[in-house]
Amino acid sequence: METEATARSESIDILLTFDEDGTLDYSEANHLEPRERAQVREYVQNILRRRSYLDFIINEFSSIKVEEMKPLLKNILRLGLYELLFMDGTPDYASINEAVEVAKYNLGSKSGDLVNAILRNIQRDINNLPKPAFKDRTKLIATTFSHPEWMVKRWVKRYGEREAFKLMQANNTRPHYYVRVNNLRTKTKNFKLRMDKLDIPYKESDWLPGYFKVDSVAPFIAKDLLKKGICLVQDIAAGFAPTIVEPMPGENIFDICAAPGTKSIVMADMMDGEGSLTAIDINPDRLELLARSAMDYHAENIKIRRADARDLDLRLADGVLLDAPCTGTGVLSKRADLRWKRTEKDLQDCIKLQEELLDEAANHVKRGGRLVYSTCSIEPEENWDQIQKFLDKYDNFELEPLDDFLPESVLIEDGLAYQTIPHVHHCDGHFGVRLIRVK
Ligand SMILES: C[S@@+](CC[C@H](N)C(=O)[O-])C[C@H]1O[C@@H](n2cnc3c(N)ncnc32)[C@H](O)[C@@H]1O
Repeated sequence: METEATARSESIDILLTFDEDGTLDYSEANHLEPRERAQVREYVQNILRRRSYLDFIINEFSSIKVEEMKPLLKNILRLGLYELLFMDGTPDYASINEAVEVAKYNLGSKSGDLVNAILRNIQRDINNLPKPAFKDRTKLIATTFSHPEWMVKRWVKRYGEREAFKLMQANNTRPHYYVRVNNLRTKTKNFKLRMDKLDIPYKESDWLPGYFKVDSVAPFIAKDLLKKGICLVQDIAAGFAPTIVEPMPGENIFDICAAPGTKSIVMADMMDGEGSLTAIDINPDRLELLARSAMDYHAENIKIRRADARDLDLRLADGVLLDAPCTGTGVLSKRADLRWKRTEKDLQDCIKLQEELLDEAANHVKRGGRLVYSTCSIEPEENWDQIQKFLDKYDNFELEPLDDFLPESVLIEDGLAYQTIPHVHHCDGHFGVRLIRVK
């Protein structure tokens, strides 16, 4: 109970900061035990995955509208309600009492009484709760599935309602995780033995070598396997981009939007640590994470540079990876916060930035070399449309089929691109192409 109380109050603080300035900073919970930290992540991600629906229910039972509540009160109620509706194992009375105590302590007895009244009334009607019934269909779907209306509109138009519902359900479900072995530190055979010995269940992927689907990354953290550089956490679909860059030992490779660096590490591994891998990013904090990973993973051929990749002071490379900044609509189950942060204007800004980055990337590929463009978005304007614009401008690049590299089920456009969709492929949504500079 003590553990849950601490995790609850840290989660409320993190949600509060997110509401105030849009940052999701789990470091506030760093002082907690690993089990409590994991619980904080579960609370925060799950509440963000259900936020519109929780707010709808609170509004149905409260005389003060959620939009008019103090941010702290709002988040105390969201957490209490989330526990009532979705968490088995915690008795309802304990969830309500805890929420009331936190409200009383931080906001005074009147707020405590309000929280008590709202949550108790909801508990009383728990088997007969109202359903969103707005006339506006987009608002209804957005509230039911807790996504912003602009995403709902786009996806319903693109996929139809049934498919869009499945996509949003996948975004609201606990995601699958993959770890990839780091061959610079160990061998796949030994890594599997180590997981067996630690009683960690896994399923080896038949899509890419060295990737293992796992229930949770917690045991890898607890046993220091990430810190020791034995393996890294990377979604299987995030592994497609380094795969199609196909970096070889001794080559010169640029990773021009590289931080925090999981794809750089995989490429350094594919190069056997031989040759040169220049990892560039504009963000110094993220580059620091990359530098630490390069050390932990023994990726000694990575050279780190801070630069704006729209204007690079570099020569030509055998391969360039542009893992572009994007809306991240393919990773909303792992990053539930992104759906509330991203706007339609961000989509337009991303499209413009991606185009500028592609223009510069094209300048640094040697003849016969590869340019890989990838995103973790499912929006066509950031993906295939972006590549069509590029090909209209540059007649010295051609798309190369990907069937030698990747499973058929993830390929689109006659095998010239890959695109995963969370509810279809049961992994994150990623896109990518491999362009060859032909002249
Ligand atoms: C999708 S993330 C890269 C993830 C990374 N490839 C990995 O696998 O860990 C995009 C990155 O682009 C960087 N970025 C954004 N604008 C940039 C620019 N103009 N120049 C260089 N990097 C930029 C961001 O800081 C961010 O780290």
